[in-house]
Amino acid sequence: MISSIKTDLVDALKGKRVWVAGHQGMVGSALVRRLECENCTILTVSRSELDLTQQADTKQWIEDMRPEVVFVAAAKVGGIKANATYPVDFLYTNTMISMNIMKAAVDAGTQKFLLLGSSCIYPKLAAQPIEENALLTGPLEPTNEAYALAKISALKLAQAYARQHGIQSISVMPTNLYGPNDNFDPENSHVIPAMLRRLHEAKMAGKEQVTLWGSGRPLREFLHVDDLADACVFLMKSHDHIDLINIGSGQELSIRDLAHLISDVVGFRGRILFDPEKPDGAPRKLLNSSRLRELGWAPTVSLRRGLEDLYDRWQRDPQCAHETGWRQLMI
Ligand SMILES: NC(=O)C1=CN([C@@H]2O[C@H](COP(=O)(O)OP(=O)(O)OC[C@H]3O[C@@H](n4cnc5c(N)ncnc54)[C@H](OP(=O)(O)O)[C@@H]3O)[C@@H](O)[C@H]2O)C=CC1
Ligand SMILES: C[C@H]1O[C@H](OP(=O)(O)OP(=O)(O)OC[C@H]2O[C@@H](n3cnc4c(=O)[nH]c(N)nc43)[C@H](O)[C@@H]2O)[C@@H](O)[C@@H](O)C1=O
Repeated sequence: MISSIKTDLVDALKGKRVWVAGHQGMVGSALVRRLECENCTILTVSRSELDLTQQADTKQWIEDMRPEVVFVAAAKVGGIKANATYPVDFLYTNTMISMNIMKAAVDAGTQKFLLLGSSCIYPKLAAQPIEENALLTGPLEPTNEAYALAKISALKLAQAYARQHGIQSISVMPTNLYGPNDNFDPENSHVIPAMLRRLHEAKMAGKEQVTLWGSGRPLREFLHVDDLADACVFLMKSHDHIDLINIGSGQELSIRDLAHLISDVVGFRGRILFDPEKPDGAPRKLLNSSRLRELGWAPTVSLRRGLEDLYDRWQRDPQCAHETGWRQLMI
């Protein structure tokens, strides 16, 4: 069931203590940048200070800080290979983080949540473009089943809290994201930072060809993380509760076409080959974002401009990639 309640609040964030969990990540840092334009107090804590898989520590920190609004952007995240290689981490860590945060925050009096889901919660062969009501209508994509199950559990817990205790939450399902603070690890990242890195390194080394993963045929939709953050704040300010809502750009292209676009942005002039032994993942993941459009929000960053900006930032400041965990600097 999909339900939403439009709020008559003038500004759901105004004057509030707002915690962005995962503020050093790509999405969390974009949320902080966007929330700095709002009249609210932003609370943050890094993973080195608080491991959110630890229930007692999480409960204590939340009791001390008393956030009124929580954006849950902390998670174990990675691309197709990381998801397939570390299913325990993706299922266990992500389940613990979202369960610990929601339970402790509700107990401490938090009034409202925004949960970050993902388009991978939908069935592998969902009808395209994927509507919100495709949830749990078919088998998941095997490479990210563990991650998807953790995300589905979190959004179901949010729905349960709404039903049983009247707690407000908004569960957003973004399409594939990219932007500042992305993960540029060559093996564990998503396709955009991985390709930017591979094609840049090939250009610098004067290589004549580069081999990328899979068949090149899968179709993907991409959204800049600043657009995502803006959509999250828009929804938070305009609605009390939304069970599930897609956030996409409508900008879809094949992985092969993405490779050529990134090649052009980077200035790599050699040949692009694909290795079909590597997994393709879902054949197509285009979200139907008409609910969000009807509410009055639309993205502003074109894929080409977003890629040029990311490549430019990365060359000027390699710190725009995380240094922690499995992230590594490119240069
Ligand atoms: N990236 C994408 O394409 C998409 C992302 N999403 C969702 O958006 C959310 C954020 O993703 P994204 O910003 O890309 O991911 P990142 O990996 O960039 O950020 C995740 C953040 O969570 C923190 N974190 C991880 N584990 C813990 C822990 N045990 N305790 C405390 N903090 C922890 C990380 O800390 P540290 O900085 O120390 O590593 C990091 O700051 C996720 O829920 C993801 O599923 C949804 C769709 C697409
Ligand atoms: C956001 C989303 O992200 C993941 O799903 P995915 O969309 O399959 O993500 P991906 O970005 O890793 O790959 C997209 C496509 O690109 C191809 N590809 C080519 N060359 C490289 C390459 O060098 N690296 C990567 N990672 N992919 C490559 C790759 O073979 C695939 O066909 C899930 O983790 C899921 O959990 C999730 O939430």
